[in-house]
Amino acid sequence: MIGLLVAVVMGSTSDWPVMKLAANVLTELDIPHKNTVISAHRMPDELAQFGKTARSQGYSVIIAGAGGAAHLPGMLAANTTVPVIGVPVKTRTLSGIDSLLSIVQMPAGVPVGTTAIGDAGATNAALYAAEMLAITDATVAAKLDTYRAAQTQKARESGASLHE
Ligand SMILES: Nc1c(C(=O)O)ncn1[C@@H]1O[C@H](COP(=O)(O)O)[C@@H](O)[C@H]1O
Repeated sequence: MIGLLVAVVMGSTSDWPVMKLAANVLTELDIPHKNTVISAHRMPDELAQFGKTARSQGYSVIIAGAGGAAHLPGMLAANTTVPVIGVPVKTRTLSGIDSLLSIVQMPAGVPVGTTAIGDAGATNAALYAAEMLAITDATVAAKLDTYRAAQTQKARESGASLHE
């Protein structure tokens, strides 16, 4: 699986409780990934450098999570054509609506695929990244099938427990 690397980027370590859910799914699927803090606002030079070198560093997909004025995913996308999946992190003040609106409404020409707010978004970002990789990697496709089957089994069992 050489060359299939996912970047999990976040604006702050305070996003880690959410973004680690993405990292955990990637680990479960055996997908190599690297977790990094880069802030468009606080580290603009590093952000541009990361974006511009993302493809040559071997990244196939970037998952970028941020909260509030969440410009990180969009600014990464501005600096690379590696696909960027944006995760709106939930905020205390505006419940993540601020993050969502900051990420979702990109101008035509610079795409960011935006997930739901928070935990489900981070989980789905990793699964969506895996689905992209699975287009050309049968091993990842098989792992996704196993993941889905386990999820279905768990849902069936939880439903059955109501009848006990
Ligand atoms: N939205 C951004 C960006 C950015 O978009 O560049 N950099 C940090 N942040 C966000 O600020 C929030 C508070 O960060 P701190 O907890 O470090 O103060 C985090 O959710 C982070 O993603």
